[in-house]
Amino acid sequence: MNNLFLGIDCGTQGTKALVLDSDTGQVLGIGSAPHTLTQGEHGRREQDTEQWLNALALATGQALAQANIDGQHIRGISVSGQQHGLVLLNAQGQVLRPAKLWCDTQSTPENNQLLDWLGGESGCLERLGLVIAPGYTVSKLLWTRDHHPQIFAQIAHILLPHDYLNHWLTGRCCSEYGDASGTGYFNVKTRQWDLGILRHIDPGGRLERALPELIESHQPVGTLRPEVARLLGLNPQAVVASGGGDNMLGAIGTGNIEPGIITMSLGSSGTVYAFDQQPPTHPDASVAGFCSSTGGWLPLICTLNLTTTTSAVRELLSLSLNDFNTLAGQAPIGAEGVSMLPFLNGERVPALPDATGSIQGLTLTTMTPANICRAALEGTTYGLRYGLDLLRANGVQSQTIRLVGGGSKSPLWRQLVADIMNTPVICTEQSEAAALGAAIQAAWCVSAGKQTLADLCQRCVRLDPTSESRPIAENVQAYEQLYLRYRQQVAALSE
Ligand SMILES: Nc1ncnc2c1ncn2[C@@H]1O[C@H](COP(=O)(O)OP(=O)(O)O)[C@@H](O)[C@H]1O
Ligand SMILES: O=C(CO)[C@@H](O)[C@H](O)COP(=O)(O)O
Repeated sequence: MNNLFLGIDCGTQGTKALVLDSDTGQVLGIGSAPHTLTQGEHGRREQDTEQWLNALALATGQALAQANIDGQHIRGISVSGQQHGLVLLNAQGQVLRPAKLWCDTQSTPENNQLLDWLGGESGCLERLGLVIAPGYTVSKLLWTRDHHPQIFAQIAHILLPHDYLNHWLTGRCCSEYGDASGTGYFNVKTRQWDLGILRHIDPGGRLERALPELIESHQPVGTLRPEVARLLGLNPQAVVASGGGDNMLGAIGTGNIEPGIITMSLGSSGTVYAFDQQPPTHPDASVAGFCSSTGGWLPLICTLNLTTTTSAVRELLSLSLNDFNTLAGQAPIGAEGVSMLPFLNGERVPALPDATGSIQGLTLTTMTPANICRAALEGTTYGLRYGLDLLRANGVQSQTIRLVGGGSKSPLWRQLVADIMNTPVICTEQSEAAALGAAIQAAWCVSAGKQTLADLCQRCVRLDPTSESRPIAENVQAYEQLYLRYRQQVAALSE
């Protein structure tokens, strides 16, 4: 029997699981199960953690069935998770409230308070190596203290989404450097928790005591709890690797473990990132200098409005995914003057946490579903161009973009990205890059130094030449003008 590994990605819209044969590099089976999102006033975006467990079990069962593999043969498991979410446990290990997610902007005022205390953007950058943004975990802790003091008083463990799933799998609380980078109480330069910030929020020391132990990406968390192994039909001896943030494991799943490669993810969030051997030295405040899960750094920009926005438009117009893509493809570039600022969720990059979305340029003849669908695709993609410009201004270079995430399955969107970024785009064979990265990490962990990550990536990450999209000169020119207008609109919102 070959070496088989299970990679799991707990994303915003669903959990994905895949079975990887690390000897051949082949993905043998995949599964997925959806999540629901609780959306409320003032930017509240939360998820019930119970559904993550159910979705993990469902997706795992599907992946094993598709691979036609007995779960007893799985040697290792690794979990990737949406970053920044806050899961609070009491001393009995029970979840105290729904998880506040990466896209929750309800604690923006608390983020501003903490940023002031840290000495503004420059003080924060100096201290932590990055600038905390709305959505990062730290402001959620201050928000919990001030809005739910009774819950705050019971906190015994502070976990990120993937840490929580690891705890459920193994019974152990720990965290890995890459995902820890997005908490806002972690120093990305020294790779240590910043206890002073937690003491500022809670001088009594409860938060400090609730911190998980830090481990490295190649280290194991443990083995499966017997009851979880039985539930999932897996071998209780299977090793659970550290797992990590979805972007860090997406980097592994796209082979982005050395300088010169850019990964762009069209998931619920839009992200663009590139590996670096050094932490960014003078980054723009919007560039997050997270640690990678491969011993380096992963300067990253993240937009809060990507497929969440296109899905919202689809639902508004009662369109299937296929119909949405077909209609968007029928509209011309620039959607006959209809444009969308997609900030339904506020926005992180550009930094407009309080912004709202809007559609401009509608007339009796241009207000068509096709133009509105196209404007949603274009508007969300301009946000990624804005982010890519920031990364490039910080020295990131690449000739090609590796495109992943749900939206990368659309040929129309791939061409749009190539034209708007004026850069060739190629997909990896496996669009679930974070789940693949997780499975590769599990193989790396179990091999205990016998296999290098580079060798594993070489064997398991495959580019799909049929997906390649090259920029088309006249489209690039048209989009430059349209993007300029987007920047002017964003500048007006920032005033
Ligand atoms: N063929 C497609 N064309 C356009 N969008 C797609 C396509 N397939 C999936 N998507 C979008 O991708 C989203 C899911 O992306 P995914 O990367 O799985 O998100 P997450 O990891 O945040 O849960 C879906 O909600 C859908 O909007
Ligand atoms: O907040 C960030 C990155 O900083 C997001 O990228 C989250 O990690 C959510 O990921 P997806 O659900 O879009 O995969």
